[in-house]
Amino acid sequence: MICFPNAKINIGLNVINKRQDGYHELETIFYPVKIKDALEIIEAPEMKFESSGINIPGDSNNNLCIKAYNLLRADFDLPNIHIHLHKHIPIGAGLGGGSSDATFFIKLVNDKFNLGMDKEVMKNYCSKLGADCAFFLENRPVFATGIGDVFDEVEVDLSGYHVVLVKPPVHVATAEAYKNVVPQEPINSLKSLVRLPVEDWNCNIKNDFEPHIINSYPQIRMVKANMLDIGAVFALMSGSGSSVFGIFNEKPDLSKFEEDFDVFYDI
Ligand SMILES: C[C@](O)(CO)[C@H](O)COP(=O)(O)OP(=O)(O)OC[C@H]1O[C@@H](n2ccc(N)nc2=O)[C@H](O)[C@@H]1O
Ligand SMILES: Nc1ncnc2c1ncn2[C@@H]1O[C@H](COP(=O)(O)OP(=O)(O)OP(=O)(O)O)[C@@H](O)[C@H]1O
Repeated sequence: MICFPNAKINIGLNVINKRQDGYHELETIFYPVKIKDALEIIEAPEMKFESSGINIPGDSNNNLCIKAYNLLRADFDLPNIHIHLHKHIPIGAGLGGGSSDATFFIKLVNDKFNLGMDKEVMKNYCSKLGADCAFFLENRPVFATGIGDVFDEVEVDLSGYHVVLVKPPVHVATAEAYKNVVPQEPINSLKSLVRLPVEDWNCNIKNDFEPHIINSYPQIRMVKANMLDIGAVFALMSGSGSSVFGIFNEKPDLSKFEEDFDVFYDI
């Protein structure tokens, strides 16, 4: 059985405060995009995990798919499986790729082995794997609060625009991004700001990680400046970086971006 975990972008991100357990409360709009991995599981005599596509740094035993499998196996009678992950979503990019793989893995195992888990039960497993994971259960635009795991309906539709994403060859670790942010209560909630016309977002919608991350990584600053130069009505770093998305009225000329930058049209 196969599935195609997709990425997300964050349309704005306010880091509000730091909890006692070290996690941060935030508000953000999660918006699903079409950049996808491929994830397949097959029943097999022995456990095996393999990946292709983009190299995933670190020990494969720490892959979120394996972690999800181990969590489920503690509670359900699961057979051995072969897991194949074809990685296409850039890593260390603020696109939630690993979180999406984990959540899609849980949904896939639930379907393949008829585990009968409902969304609430799956959400409980998601919360053990990463703050971003629960979003991918419903996978539709939401206003998120808490640590990124409490959701409210929001009306955002970018289907009439060209949305472009560029990732410079820079890997930003999420924990590092949180360590250097100064939490603050926003003057206006993103939930109301996102109702403004997209043309007004540049002056109003921000990402609290962006100032310190673009100071540390000039290539990210350059990507954002180039997006605005070539006509983006709005451009912002996604999540903890390093990718930047731009929203355009017309299909832009992206030849400005260097060859070793990942460029995705109409995400
Ligand atoms: C930056 C975002 O992508 C925005 O959507 C997310 O908040 C990150 O979510 P994630 O990658 O699922 O994060 P996790 O894997 O749970 O946590 C990685 C590390 O980020 C920090 N972290 C994460 C989420 C959060 N709300 N507060 C935090 O402080 C913690 O130091 C944690 O050890
Ligand atoms: N299935 C997976 N896909 C990608 N990375 C994974 C996966 N499983 C575990 N990882 C580990 O997670 C790290 C990347 O996570 P990190 O949080 O830095 O960035 P991200 O995936 O771009 O997401 P985000 O910043 O939006 O949470 C990788 O370096 C890798 O070691």
